[in-house]
Amino acid sequence: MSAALGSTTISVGGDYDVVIGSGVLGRVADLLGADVERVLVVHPPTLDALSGAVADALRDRGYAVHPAEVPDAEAAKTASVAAALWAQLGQAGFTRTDAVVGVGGGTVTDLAGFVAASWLRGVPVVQVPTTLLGMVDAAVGGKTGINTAEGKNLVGAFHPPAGVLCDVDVLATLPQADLVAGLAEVVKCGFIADPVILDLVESAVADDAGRARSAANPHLRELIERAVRVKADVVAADLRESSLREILNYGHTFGHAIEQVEHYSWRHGEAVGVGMVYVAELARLTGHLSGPEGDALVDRHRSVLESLGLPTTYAAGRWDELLTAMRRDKKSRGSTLRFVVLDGLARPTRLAGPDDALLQAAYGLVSRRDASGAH
Ligand SMILES: NC(=O)c1ccc[n+]([C@@H]2O[C@H](COP(=O)([O-])OP(=O)(O)OC[C@H]3O[C@@H](n4cnc5c(N)ncnc54)[C@H](O)[C@@H]3O)[C@@H](O)[C@H]2O)c1
Ligand SMILES: O=C(O)C(=O)C[C@@H](O)[C@H](O)[C@H](O)COP(=O)(O)O
Ligand SMILES: [Zn+2]
Repeated sequence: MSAALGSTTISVGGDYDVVIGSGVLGRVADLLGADVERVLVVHPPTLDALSGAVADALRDRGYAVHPAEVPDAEAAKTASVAAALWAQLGQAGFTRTDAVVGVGGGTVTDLAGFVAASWLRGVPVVQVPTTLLGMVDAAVGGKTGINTAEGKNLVGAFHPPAGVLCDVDVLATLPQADLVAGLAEVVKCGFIADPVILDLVESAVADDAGRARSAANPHLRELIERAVRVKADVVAADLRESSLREILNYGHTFGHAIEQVEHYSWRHGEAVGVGMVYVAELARLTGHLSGPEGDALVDRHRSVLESLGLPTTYAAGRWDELLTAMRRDKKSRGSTLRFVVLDGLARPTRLAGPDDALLQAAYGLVSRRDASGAH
């Protein structure tokens, strides 16, 4: 790791850098290779000004910029949107020495990364995440993808970016609910690997809960850097998720199922928050967490997430749909469901093939009786 001029650079296994700083947006061209001529700048309609600034910085350095507006949020992650971008790349004559830049939240960086992974079987992508979730998670690590009618992220590729540029100033305009959803993935890193993250979140909440849930959180920069370090260390060791990388999926088996059942009306981070409480309860039911310490750790899941305003319950009466969605989780092996659970704080392990009765009992412990999916 290195720090210069107010920015921090975290190397991902020596392969590429994640630059985190204030006022760094103009440095985007530094992350592109010298051979690049054309750049596709993928962005949602909500970020015209921001992506325009990125495009200007690229034009100033002599690149031919091709702006590509895509639908907002999860609607961007579809085969038809990817196909429209492939058409644009083909018509503009993009070669293997040209590049894609994703400017937006995790939905945009997942899409842009996937289009870069698949165009000519792989061209460089530079990610410019503009949400907290994008900075700490989606833009880092090379998991790219789109959804299909059958589920979340079912089509994709591992395609590490050439670089990631996180300008924390852009978080000032992010709606609070999206900032808080990003904090769910930060908290995830706290439970699986770096408990100092949990201490920092809890101390920010104790000082001023409203501020803790905003871009003015006094620990935000440190939280971003710590979460990026957790992710960078894991993906540097296991890019293709043969084993260790699965820990980054903590809370996602149940979380992705909620997203799908709710037709993506829930934010990803919100669903993952409930998913983490679900696996914490499942860990207790299966004896991975036990005794007063285990109880305290399960309680800490609820308390830290609720203190940020994140949901920790989900509607009752949806078990069959949730189970069908969970079976499509990428950690499944044949008909065996697999979960990341904790043996203790920052001690992740795997739980394979728990009894259906226990899976359903854990659902009972996170379900709300009013049966509405609203949160
Ligand atoms: N590839 C990975 O490793 C990985 C990791 C985590 C999540 N994800 C994926 O990321 C997606 C969620 O990402 P997200 O939470 O960033 O959601 P998102 O991309 O939908 O962005 C959330 C909202 O914020 C708006 N927005 C973005 N930046 C803004 C800014 N600076 N100011 C104002 N508004 C802004 C967007 O227009 C959007 O409406 C999910 O699809 C999830 O599956 C991928
Ligand atoms: O980087 C990873 O690996 C993760 O699992 C990070 C998750 O936060 C992220 O939501 C990821 O997109 C989930 O991947 P999937 O393989 O379950 O689709
Ligand atoms: Zn996630």
